[in-house]
Amino acid sequence: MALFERSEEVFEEENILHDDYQPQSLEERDEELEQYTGYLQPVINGSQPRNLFLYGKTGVGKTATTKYLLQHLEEDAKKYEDLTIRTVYLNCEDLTSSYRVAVSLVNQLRDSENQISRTGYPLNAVYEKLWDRIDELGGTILIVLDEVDYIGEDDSILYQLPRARSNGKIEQARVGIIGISNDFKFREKLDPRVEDTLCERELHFPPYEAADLHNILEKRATLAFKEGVLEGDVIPLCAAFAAQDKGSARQSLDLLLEAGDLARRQSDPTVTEDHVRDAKQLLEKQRIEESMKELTSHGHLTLLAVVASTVAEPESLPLQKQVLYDQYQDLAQTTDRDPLGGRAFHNHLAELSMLGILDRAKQNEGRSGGIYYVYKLDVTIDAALSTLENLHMTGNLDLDSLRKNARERGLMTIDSH
Ligand SMILES: Nc1ncnc2c1ncn2[C@@H]1O[C@H](COP(=O)(O)OP(=O)(O)OP(=O)(O)O)[C@@H](O)[C@H]1O
Repeated sequence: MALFERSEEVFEEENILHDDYQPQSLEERDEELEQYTGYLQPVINGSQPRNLFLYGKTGVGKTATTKYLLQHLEEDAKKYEDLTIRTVYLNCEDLTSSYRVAVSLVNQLRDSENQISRTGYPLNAVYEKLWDRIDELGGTILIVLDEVDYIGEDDSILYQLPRARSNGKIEQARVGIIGISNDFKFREKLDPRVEDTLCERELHFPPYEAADLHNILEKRATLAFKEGVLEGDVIPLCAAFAAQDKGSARQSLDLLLEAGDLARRQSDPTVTEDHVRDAKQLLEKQRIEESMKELTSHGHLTLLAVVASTVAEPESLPLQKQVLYDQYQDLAQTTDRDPLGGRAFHNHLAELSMLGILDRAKQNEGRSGGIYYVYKLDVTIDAALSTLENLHMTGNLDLDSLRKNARERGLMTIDSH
């Protein structure tokens, strides 16, 4: 018997839902497109490009909009004989120093048979090669530095590049930088001189609302799925879930893809609301598993303390630190571990909140004016428990009875908020 057989296909072209697919049109970004186009106008006029800085949370279309506009810019520039425009796109996620960015730029701008090695040169020598190549090419060169915050503190390239022409390093070419980041604090960390030049113009991309995501999904789904396989509530549900969370188009597309994939794996002829709900749980579980791998055993116990307290006292949500700490100390005892002190426990709560596993809110102490934090799960109890089980961190704890209690109280599949 064959190990692989062609499955019942709900997809027409699955790749269209993948993150690297570049859409032909951008929905719900008219204002940003108009402003962005205005900022790029000097390029078509043959003037010095402006340096731009784009910021906004993850999945809100910063990269897609940039690639879309630059493609059009290059295409439209062909009409003008006196213009040569080159665009270079670099994702800095793996380029955590100015040196690495500079080497990558040199190599992207050079022919494939003329590449330089990634190590072995002094930084200034790499900069010299970069200026030489930029001048050799001439014209206008737009350099996109996506996830620019990854460059870190060694960021001399962010100073050197935008000023290369005014500092006399290049004469024949005009260079414009487009920096993209979802780290809101990035700007504050920049040297004021770098901030001045790099962020000459800035553009904020806000999160999408459910109606925006609905449109984005509908356009993609028409191309990605066979006709009539999506039941009516699938797209609204994917849009609503993603809008409630972070307003990310990526998240909504991932959900739709996973729901389609579940339908395919189960050989179902249509994608239903249940597939979306299952897909949401599955993705959530994957996300927690990924972030949980980094935690220590006390981090896992801290999460378990939140789950156990939620099941024990669902009516007192959100929970105060002391309630959670008492629960944590009991759990530490059951698993033969020395409990951490209150301060260290607090740090674990803060870490889980940062990872998006807990939701932390500030509360005022009343007249005394003090501020304290309260916590609740930001993932389903089911997903948290399955993850803890899979990590084999729970030893002799009785997760089954915890699960049973949660189920009896109807808490299993709902977020506790
Ligand atoms: N307005 C839109 N219309 C159509 N598709 C969109 C739109 N906005 C985002 N997308 C799609 O959503 C996904 C994520 O978008 P994109 O990569 O541009 O986000 P981003 O803001 O750059 O996120 P990150 O900061 O994580 O890189 C991509 O598949 C993209 O094609």
